[in-house]
Amino acid sequence: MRTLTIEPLTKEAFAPFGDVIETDGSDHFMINNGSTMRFHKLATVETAKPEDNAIISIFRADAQDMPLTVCMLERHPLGSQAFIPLLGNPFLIVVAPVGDEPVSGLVRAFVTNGRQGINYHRGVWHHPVLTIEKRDDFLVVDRSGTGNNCDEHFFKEDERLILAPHQ
Ligand SMILES: NC(=O)N[C@@H](O)C(=O)O
Ligand code: NI
Repeated sequence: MRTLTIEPLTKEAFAPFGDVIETDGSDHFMINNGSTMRFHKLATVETAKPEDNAIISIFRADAQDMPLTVCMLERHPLGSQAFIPLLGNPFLIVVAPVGDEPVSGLVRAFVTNGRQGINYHRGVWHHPVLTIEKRDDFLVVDRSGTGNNCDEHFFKEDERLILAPHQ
């Protein structure tokens, strides 16, 4: 099984999978009479159907045992999904490009710097949220509506991957 190289998250590296929501390196303009910097439209919320809603939730996630064997990835075919850390902790991301199924050889892993959120574009394969802290809180912005919006793909045994952040 391939051990994933964990890359530092950057806008450029993550571009095939979605957006990085951060102030570092992002443009802004002044609002509120010059008292506030607006880092405008860092990402957009994708929803597939006119009657869909973009919703805001909080995920309180517990850490997975590490090293983790990555057995599956999921995707949301009807909308995007954003995770913004509420406590300023780094977290892990495992993704694969859009396609009928995730390709094991194209799976990539990233680690955030604690000041970054991400927005998975519609259909991007990803692992369910992966904390580094024992427990962590995320603001999540994603799509609510009718129809199935979560496909899961389970890798064959020889396609599984290892995520080992503490080694
Ligand atoms: N299922 C759910 O709402 N969470 C996942 O989509 C995830 O990416 O964590
Ligand atoms: Ni998801």
